[in-house]
Formats: sequence, C-alpha cells, structure tokens
Amino acid sequence: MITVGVNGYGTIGKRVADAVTQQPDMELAGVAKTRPNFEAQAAVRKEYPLYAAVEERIELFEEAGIDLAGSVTDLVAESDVVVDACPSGIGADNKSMYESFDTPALYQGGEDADLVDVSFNARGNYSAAAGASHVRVVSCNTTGLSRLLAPLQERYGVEKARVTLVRRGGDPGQTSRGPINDILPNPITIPSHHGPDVNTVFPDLDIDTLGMKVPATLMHVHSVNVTLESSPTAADVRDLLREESRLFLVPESMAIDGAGKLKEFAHDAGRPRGDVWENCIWEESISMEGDDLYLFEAIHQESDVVPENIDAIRAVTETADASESIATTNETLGIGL
Ligand SMILES: NC(=O)C1=CN([C@@H]2O[C@H](COP(=O)(O)OP(=O)(O)OC[C@H]3O[C@@H](n4cnc5c(N)ncnc54)[C@H](O)[C@@H]3O)[C@@H](O)[C@H]2O)C=CC1
Ligand SMILES: O=C(OP(=O)(O)O)[C@H](O)COP(=O)(O)O
Repeated sequence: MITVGVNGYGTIGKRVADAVTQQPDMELAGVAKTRPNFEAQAAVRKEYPLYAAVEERIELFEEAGIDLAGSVTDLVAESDVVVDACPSGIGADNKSMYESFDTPALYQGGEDADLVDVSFNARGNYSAAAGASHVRVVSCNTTGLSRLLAPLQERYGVEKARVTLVRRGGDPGQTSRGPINDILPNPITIPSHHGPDVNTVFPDLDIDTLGMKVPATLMHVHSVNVTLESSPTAADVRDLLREESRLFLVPESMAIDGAGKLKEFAHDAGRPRGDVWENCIWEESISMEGDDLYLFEAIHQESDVVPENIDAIRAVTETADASESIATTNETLGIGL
C-alpha cells in the first residue's frame, strides 16, 4: 500500500484525498489544514486524520473542538508520497520540508515548473516521473490541452496548435474573484502561460495560446485550432478522440449547449460534487478545413487534475505503468461518460 498525505485541503486537496481513499493500492495518512473551517469539519466527518499545517494554530482547532492527529511534519513523516495542494507559491515554501523527510512530493499547476524535476500529465509523459522526488501535476487547462494534443500528435503529427482559452473567473467558492461584469483579455500579453506550460510536457510541440477571463465559475472553455501534418476527415478525428478514456465527446442528441448543462449532467449522473474529470468536446464542433482541425472543449477546473494526481502517485513510486494506472484510476473513480 502506498501511504499518501495531502497537505492543503481546499478545492483540489479534498478531491485528491477522496480519490486516494478509493484506490485499492493506496491509503490516506491524513490531511493538513491551516484552520478549523468547514472543510476541516468535513474531513473530521469523513474520519480523515487531521494535521495542523501551522503549529502556532493548533489551539484554534482545540477551541473548535477538533482533535488533531499531529502537525504537518508528522504527516510528512508517515507518508510515502505527499500531495501538496496548497495555494500557488506555498508548495515552493514547503519543498524543503519534504526534502528533509526524503518524501517524494507532488505539487500543483500554480507552482513554477522550475520547482520540480518533472511536469506531469498521465497521457502525455507518465514514465518521465518514474522515481522522481518533485513532480508538478500541470494546471487544469494544461492537463486538458495535453490530453487532447497527445493522441493528435501520435496519430497525425501536429504542425501547430493555436488555442484561445476562455477561463472562468474563479471557482464557485472563491467569492473574492472576478470579473463580475466584464470580459478580460487575461493575460493581456501573448502567449498566455498555457502554451509554454504545455511545452513542459511536450517540449517540441509548436503551440500558441491566448487567455481570457469571464464572469463564470463553472468551467473553462477552449476554442482549439490544430494544424495537422496530415489530412484526416472530421469523422476520423472523432473516432480517434472517442477512443481516449479521459475525453468525452458530447453528442448532439444530449442537447448540452454549454458548461451549465455539463455540470447539471454530472450532478444527474451522481458525480461527487458534480465533478467532470474528462475534457468535454462538443462532437459537432470537430471540423476539418484542409489540414486544420477545429473544435470546442470545456474543462472542469476543480476536478480534471484529480485523476492525474492519482496516476502521478503511482508514477513516482513506480508501482504501475501508465496504462495500468490510468485504467485503475478510471475504474475506481468512475471516469468514462
Ligand atoms: N482550483 C482550480 O481551479 C485549480 C487549482 N490548481 C492549483 O492547485 C493548487 C491549489 O489550488 P486550490 O485547491 O484551488 O486552492 P484552495 O485555496 O481551494 O485550497 C488550498 C488550501 O490550502 C490551504 N493552505 C494555505 N496555506 C497552507 C499551508 N501553508 N499549509 C497547508 N495548507 C495551506 C488553504 O487554507 C486551502 O484550504 C494551486 O497551485 C492551483 O493553481 C490546479 C488546477 C485547477
Ligand atoms: O491553473 C488554473 O488555471 P490556468 O491554467 O488558467 O492558470 C486553475 O484553473 C487555477 O487558476 P486560477 O489561477 O485562476 O485560480
């Protein structure tokens, strides 16, 4: 069994912790929280051992009547692998702690790529993380792009990818985020950070990305154009993408016209928290004009990196190859709409 600790129990951390408990080859050592908020109380209800992320705040937990299993260093000491899901930049601060215990750590997409040995996507470069000590699971958008570009590159070759990312302003719980009533080029400079981030997984892929932010919390939406090195039909591309377990081709018959109905569909399907782990590609949008592929896809920012974190745990511990790990993760979480 691989013993996994989760440091940072917010949007990503709580989902990763739940996913760890569903794996046949993993056990959750516990989760570290900075304060006894509603998420800490949820961890207690789930009987996850709770550790204080900041020693000086232990008494806040005592005042809230929450029993702690120890402090974060105890959690790291007990773990074979730590998943750091702290806010951007805090993972970098935590790196020396993981090193002092010689515990391999996974970081999230908000950290700089140069913090780690490998930036990871299960479909893109699983084996590159074998035995690595510091691995970054790339951001939600980069994860989505990597899943899409990997099969296109392998089957047809990619001459150039151009993607405009219409990004949600914040997650549903991020009440301080915006815009409330605006449409922002974000970042205004081009390329956005997403293209270079894809290059941390596929160093040779030619990609330009442009980013925007809009007043929405549900999902990101990508407008994709990929110039291929050959000229398949749109039907060929549809068949190729349909074979990919973490790509969901939204059929016209479902009458899903946007992110709102995708989330509603996920809730109706009984998905935890309405999570959508797969890229959602509108089947009707998949079009070929000469060598140019066009499509629209939606990415659920809160959840698509969760299966990737689970696969990264197996990759760094060298306990399964890519196809075994992806199959186990998909089966246990119920991935495959
Ligand atoms: N929310 C999203 O859409 C996505 C986020 N990411 C990345 O995942 C990382 C985490 O993001 P979220 O889960 O959204 O953030 P979040 O703010 O929802 O959760 C972070 C948690 O860490 C806690 N925390 C703060 N300082 C800490 C410390 N020193 N030690 C332990 N815990 C601490 C916070 O209290 C919070 O509970 C970031 O790198 C982000 O860029 C990646 C993909 C998507
Ligand atoms: O990594 C993400 O997006 P990004 O790939 O657009 O940077 C996550 O959705 C978090 O983005 P945020 O930095 O807007 O919270």
